[in-house]
Amino acid sequence: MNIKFSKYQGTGNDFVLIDNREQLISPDNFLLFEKLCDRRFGIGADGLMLLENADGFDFRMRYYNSNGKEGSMCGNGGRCIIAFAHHLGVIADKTKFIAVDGEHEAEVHQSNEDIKVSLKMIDVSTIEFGKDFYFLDTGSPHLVKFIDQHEQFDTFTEGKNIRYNDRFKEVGTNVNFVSLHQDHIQVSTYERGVEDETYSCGTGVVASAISSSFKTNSDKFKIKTKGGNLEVHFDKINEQSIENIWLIGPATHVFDGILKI
Ligand SMILES: N[C@H](CCC[C@H](N)C(=O)O)C(=O)O
Repeated sequence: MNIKFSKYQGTGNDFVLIDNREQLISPDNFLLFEKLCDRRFGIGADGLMLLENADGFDFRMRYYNSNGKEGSMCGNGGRCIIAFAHHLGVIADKTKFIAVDGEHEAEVHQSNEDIKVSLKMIDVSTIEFGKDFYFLDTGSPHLVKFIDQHEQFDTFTEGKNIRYNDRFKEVGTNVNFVSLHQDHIQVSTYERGVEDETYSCGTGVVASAISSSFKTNSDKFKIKTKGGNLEVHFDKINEQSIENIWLIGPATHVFDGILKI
């Protein structure tokens, strides 16, 4: 069977996208997803998404980490699947879709070939204020730690130590390191399911912006990641309740190909 796929990236977080509206691929084909994400034996990606039909919504987003297993919400992936749905003609400039963490709305802003997507994330209702970290769920679980500067900071080793500590080793967590700067914050992320540092993580950047708001009192952030720039804004209702959270940034089509399976 020949199946078309597309490769997208959002600030360097890269994904394989497959239009599965005709259900040609089983959503449980985890071995195939792992193989396709492999950077030596497959296409190579941090994750894979299936775009499927869903009653009452424009589409369903199914997200898998590069280990082939279904992951929790992916913010950069969310922006990429919206650009993909836009290219396929499944959506126009505004959309409502369903993902593993619930309903999302989004808007596509297109100028020439560049696509920028504003994606509304789920509300955040529980934030753990640890001794030297924050822990919150922005669709995916994220631990956030502040560091003085990123230069020579080893995100992979430090992130992996936390992800595999006694508390997290079983279910895992994503781990973000944030440094505060005059007009932006810088974020680096170790991602569970990829088990590596990625160039950017959308839900991680949202968790980092919310955590930074407890230090700076702002509700609007410019964020630098290894793979590019993002913006986040939200309404802080109180210390445990953040609503109207938007993640804004590019979603770029890289290439198309044919899978022979
Ligand atoms: N890269 C994603 C996060 C994927 C979450 C995944 N690593 C998990 O914990 O299942 C993002 O842009 O938000």
